[in-house]
Amino acid sequence: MIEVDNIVVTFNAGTPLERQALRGVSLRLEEGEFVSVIGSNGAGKSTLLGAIAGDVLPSSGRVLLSDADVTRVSAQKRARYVARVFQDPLAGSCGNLSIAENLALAASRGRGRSFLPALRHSRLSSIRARIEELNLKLEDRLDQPMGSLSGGQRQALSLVMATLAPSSILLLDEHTAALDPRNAEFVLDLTRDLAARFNLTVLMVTHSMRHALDTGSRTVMLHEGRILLDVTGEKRAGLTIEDLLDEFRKARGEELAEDRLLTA
Ligand SMILES: Nc1ncnc2c1ncn2[C@@H]1O[C@H](COP(=O)(O)OP(=O)(O)OP(=O)(O)O)[C@@H](O)[C@H]1O
Repeated sequence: MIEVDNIVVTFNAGTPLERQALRGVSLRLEEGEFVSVIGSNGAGKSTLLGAIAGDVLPSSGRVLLSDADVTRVSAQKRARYVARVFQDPLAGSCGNLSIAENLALAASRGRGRSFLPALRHSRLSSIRARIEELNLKLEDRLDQPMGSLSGGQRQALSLVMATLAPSSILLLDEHTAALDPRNAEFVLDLTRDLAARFNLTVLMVTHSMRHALDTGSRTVMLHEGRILLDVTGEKRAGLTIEDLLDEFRKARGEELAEDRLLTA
């Protein structure tokens, strides 16, 4: 479960560069809920994920994970409960280490242990089994360097790595945006599969309006640090990409031709 309660995030407070990235955002995700977040450039999407992960400290408001107030808990401590995957396929893993070493490190995330014990045979077998089960076709390449994989394979493994530790919260920051359409669909299918298998609570930021409407069970739209739209159920099922664009046009009072949001 994730709850952000009226959080305000201000960068460079008190300077000419002051910027209020979140202006009182409240959002609650129940355990196992999968929510897609869409919003124009600079809307505050990454800041919201950062506030949940503990990278960004809100100037007011609270962040709760599994009903515990973690507002002042460090990102390192929250890593036990929160996994993240970023846009850059290179961001979540180490190219010089083998695939197995990366996976073992991920499995011990948030426990503050050395990865060497994590490479025990039993742990490796369970990791291999997970890779096989997900049909990633990488189980015979576990000794190869992570850097030898394609961007799509590496992002698929980043996602698997995010689900190896016993965390139940997954934060996805445009994790398919840097992939070609075929790999993006593959990674998105894997995301749905892993979320369902492990009953993960997922907050997925995307610039694709289609993904925002057809992934997960709820769509939240952020605009200039505020939630503009929060839809689920029949209301969401009836929404089209054009409806989403209309909402943005109403909010911005202009066309969105130049915005990356226009990704179909
Ligand atoms: N570390 C920072 N220091 C100063 N300003 C920041 C910082 N991080 C974000 N901002 C500003 O806060 C606002 C929200 O940024 P954020 O990255 O959360 O938006 P976003 O919705 O993720 O945008 P995009 O889709 O372009 O990635 C922007 O105006 C951004 O410039």
